[in-house]
Amino acid sequence: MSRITCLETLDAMKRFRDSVPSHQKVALVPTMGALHAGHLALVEQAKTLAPVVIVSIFVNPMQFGPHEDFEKYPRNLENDLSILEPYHPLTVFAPSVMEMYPHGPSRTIITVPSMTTVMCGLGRPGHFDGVATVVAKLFNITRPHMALFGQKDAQQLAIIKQLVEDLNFPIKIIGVPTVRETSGLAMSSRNQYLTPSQKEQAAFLYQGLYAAQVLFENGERRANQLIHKVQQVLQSQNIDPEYIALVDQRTLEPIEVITDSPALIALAARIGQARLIDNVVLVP
Ligand SMILES: Nc1ncnc2c1ncn2[C@@H]1O[C@H](COP(=O)(O)OP(=O)(O)OP(=O)(O)O)[C@@H](O)[C@H]1O
Ligand SMILES: CC(C)(CO)[C@@H](O)C(=O)[O-]
Ligand code: BAL
Repeated sequence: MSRITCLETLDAMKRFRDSVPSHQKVALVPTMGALHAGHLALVEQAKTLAPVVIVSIFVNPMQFGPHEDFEKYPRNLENDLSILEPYHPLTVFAPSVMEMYPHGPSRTIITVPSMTTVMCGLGRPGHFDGVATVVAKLFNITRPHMALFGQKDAQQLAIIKQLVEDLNFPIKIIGVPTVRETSGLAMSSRNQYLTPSQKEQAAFLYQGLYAAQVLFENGERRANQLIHKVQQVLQSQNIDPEYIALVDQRTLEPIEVITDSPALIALAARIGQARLIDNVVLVP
């Protein structure tokens, strides 16, 4: 039996949130569950920043395309609560789809044009509108002072920072570095879809990005050369990426030559049943 409080309704969350004294900071960690060490890094950081930490667990149907893995996405709330047990006191918000979308998919959609239609937005049309919309709902429902997101989902992080700035949410967005397996593979709930040999192959996604990072650290600033380095490593493993992009970390605009602002080299690739993403930040 977990000591973690798990709230499943908007009413229960409202009562909880109203009970938090106004001088206490509240941190939100939005997740889709199937928790792993990457999520726990977010929770750990949240615990150092705020006395009240809310972890939301909600597999959001609005961010899945019609042929994507919404149905088979791993769900195990009991296991997630036991993984969170060492972080007590902590509040989990795990609403049902009916609770979040009682009238069907939200009729109001939040979109961040230009940032939502590039990179992963090309292969997953509508995905980031679903993310932005549910994150805005979660912000209004939980009223946090800060929210933590993983750098692994770099495009999502950039979009949410933009959303918060543009819509004046009084919430500080904190990015947390990517947690990796010893092989370099970024931890991800979808790694559960991989066989052991596919997991070994997937580790080359990071090997490719790392090779580009080394090239960058040795002075290379041209996007085509940096992208080519990643391509070479992926080709050596017969990985055909959906995209490899070099973009400005904040605006996600493509960069030809890195000059003075941080860039992201990011990719997506399908390995077996899993569509995986990864990136590294290149700071000039
Ligand atoms: N390896 C990781 N390191 C740091 N943060 C992570 C990592 N994996 C996920 N996160 C962050 O955890 C939050 C919740 O992500 P989510 O529940 O979708 O997990 P996920 O492992 O990214 O799942 P998926 O396989 O669906 O991509 C997001 O902010 C995400 O960026
Ligand atoms: C931010 C998020 C919880 C919104 O559903 C999801 O996209 C995720 O887990 O990264
Ligand atoms: N972490 C991203 C959530 C998704 O792929 O739907």
